[in-house]
Amino acid sequence: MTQVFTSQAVHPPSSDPIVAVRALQMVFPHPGGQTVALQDANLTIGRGEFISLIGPSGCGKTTLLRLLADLVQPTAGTILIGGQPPGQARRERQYGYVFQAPALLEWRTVLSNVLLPLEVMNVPGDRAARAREMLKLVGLAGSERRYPWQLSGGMQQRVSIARALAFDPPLLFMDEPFGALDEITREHLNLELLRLWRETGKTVIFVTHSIGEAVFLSTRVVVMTARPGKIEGVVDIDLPQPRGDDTRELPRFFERMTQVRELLRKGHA
Ligand SMILES: Nc1ncnc2c1ncn2[C@@H]1O[C@H](COP(=O)(O)OP(=O)(O)OP(=O)(O)O)[C@@H](O)[C@H]1O
Repeated sequence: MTQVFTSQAVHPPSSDPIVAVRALQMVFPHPGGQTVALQDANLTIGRGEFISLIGPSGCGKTTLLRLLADLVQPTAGTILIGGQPPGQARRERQYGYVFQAPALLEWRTVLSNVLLPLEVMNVPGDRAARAREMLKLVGLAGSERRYPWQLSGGMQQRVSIARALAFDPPLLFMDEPFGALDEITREHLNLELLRLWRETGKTVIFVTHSIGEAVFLSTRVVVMTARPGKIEGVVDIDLPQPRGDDTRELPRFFERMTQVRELLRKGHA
């Protein structure tokens, strides 16, 4: 049996959490045994937070997001999203999900990719206006009639963010959305994401392998480790808002990076 993720309590940041995870466990059976991908996970996230999950490959970051999003069912424990079970939250479109790869439909224009979830759910009202608004929010006004193959990787990921925001959900799950991009594009999109977060007041749960990205973006960084897996610790990122290019020059930025790095190393020891 492989034990991949075990977590300890993450202290509640507010009395009105948007995400509450209690004693969560996820066991995947496989021929000849089972993988405990998540064990006794406890996590409370307040409205408007920006939380990064960071940790080595296989420590259960994606599994945790997928559980929150009702894409898989836990073997034990409870999850509440805005006080409701994940299935109900999904039906009420309480969250959007941005995957590692943009997964856009090549034969549909940018606008009609963003429109797709609204069409599928037969959302009433001016769907095209809504989709255009989301494209504007991600800085893609003017690209509505282009096709995904005409866009850079960063632009494609912006489209998938606009698509995830189509229902205007209060919560956004992002699984390493900028992992495949070059450093400069990633830094630019980090700034854009922070602007979007400030303007919309959404709660973001963001998976990354980059310590710098996690510290730059987050209000708190949850450090996860494997073998045996657990939440090694949570680092409060008390850097001033709004953050910008200057943030990366602050001594406190390096201090928080060191804290996260030390927790990651501790988990590897
Ligand atoms: N559907 C599944 N069936 C069986 N095992 C799974 C399944 N999904 C995940 N696992 C296992 O659970 C563990 C955690 O996987 P997960 O993808 O959540 O890790 P991760 O931290 O997101 O990794 P990475 O950083 O590489 O994306 C791994 O050992 C993986 O093999």
